[in-house]
Amino acid sequence: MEKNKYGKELDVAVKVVQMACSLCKTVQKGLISGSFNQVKSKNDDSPVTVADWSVQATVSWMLCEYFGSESVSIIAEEDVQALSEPDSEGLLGMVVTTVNEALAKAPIYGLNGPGKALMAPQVLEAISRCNSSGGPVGKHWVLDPVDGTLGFVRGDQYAIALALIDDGKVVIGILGCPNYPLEKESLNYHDNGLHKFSSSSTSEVGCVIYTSKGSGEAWMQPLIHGNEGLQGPNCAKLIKVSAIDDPALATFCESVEGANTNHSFTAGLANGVGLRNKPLRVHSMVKYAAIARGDAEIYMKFARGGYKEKIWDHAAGVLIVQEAGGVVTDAGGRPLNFSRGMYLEGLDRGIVACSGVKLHEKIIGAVYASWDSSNL
Ligand SMILES: Nc1ncnc2c1ncn2[C@@H]1O[C@H](COP(=O)(O)OS(=O)(=O)O)[C@@H](OP(=O)(O)O)[C@H]1O
Ligand SMILES: [Mg+2]
Repeated sequence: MEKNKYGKELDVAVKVVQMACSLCKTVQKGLISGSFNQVKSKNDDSPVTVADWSVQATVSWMLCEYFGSESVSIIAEEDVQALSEPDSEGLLGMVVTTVNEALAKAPIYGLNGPGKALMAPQVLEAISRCNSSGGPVGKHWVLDPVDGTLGFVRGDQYAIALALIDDGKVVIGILGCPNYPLEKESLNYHDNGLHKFSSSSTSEVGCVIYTSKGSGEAWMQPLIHGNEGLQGPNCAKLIKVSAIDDPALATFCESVEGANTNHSFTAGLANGVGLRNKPLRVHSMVKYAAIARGDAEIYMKFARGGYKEKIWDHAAGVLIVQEAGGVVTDAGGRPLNFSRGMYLEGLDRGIVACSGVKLHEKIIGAVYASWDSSNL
């Protein structure tokens, strides 16, 4: 693939995700201190916050600005339903303020913001235009404005995930991980016995990880603070998957919540292939980032009964792991299909991402050996 085919898209998208990370850090701080206390529940009872809508509006506005509102197609997680309810005026006001504060900082990131502040109808329009249904033809942006919202409201790990699909293939992937420590040493064991990222770490936190298809490279950029731009310590570093291929030395990651993946099934698989380390339970697509960066070797997700995985929960992370040298398939060993709309249609049982072929083959083999007795 031509190396710079998506160069402009990648350049703009990385900067937009940097902006979104800064926005989320501000909102998360406010949530924890109590000044941003509005968390809503969606129909499926999952939480949604000022940050989810604000990131979606900001990214949507920027992509339209740079790639033309007529032609940009965006598939994203949030809609404006809860935000448009009669008792949501205060919430909408917070979203409008948050979006305008973020857009006003665009020049820090080398981007052009709007000439004047957006009004509520423009913000609602920016959010609701992300309702593309995607598909096998043309370019579609895929956005999860705050992936791992539960982690976000807990002051823990979350991610901003943006990908570009072109004719059904993911061609660029960006993961903003505002709370992910830059140094691996910041991984440690918490009191509950699970292998988890330390939130009390003194190491610098926050990065944006990105790649483009066929480059064979994935990059990690620290978050941009203030006016320092991307000079000096903010230069991006190449990242690579772990070289460990011995299951006895490998670590696997999975969802924190047992409602999102079957912990007892993955524990059985882990035992079956000879994994000895405790699982690294982390909210959000930071799990893909952990594999791409070599902090863990295996990520497994086996959703319960009939749940259909959404493309925005995987697109960016899958490409980043692949370009960093890893392997990602469904549990039948087949590639994930991002060309069939908002769902990963045809997904066989679950998702398995590994740092290398050897571990991947072992996990897929273990799935075949134990599936029939799993009740999944
Ligand atoms: N029932 C069910 N089964 C499987 N997956 C589900 C389910 N419900 C939700 N989701 C999706 O899972 C996303 C969160 O996954 P995580 O791995 O981050 O979960 S966890 O917070 O660590 O438990 C989460 O993403 P966000 O909504 O962006 O947080 C959902 O898209
Ligand atoms: Mg998500």
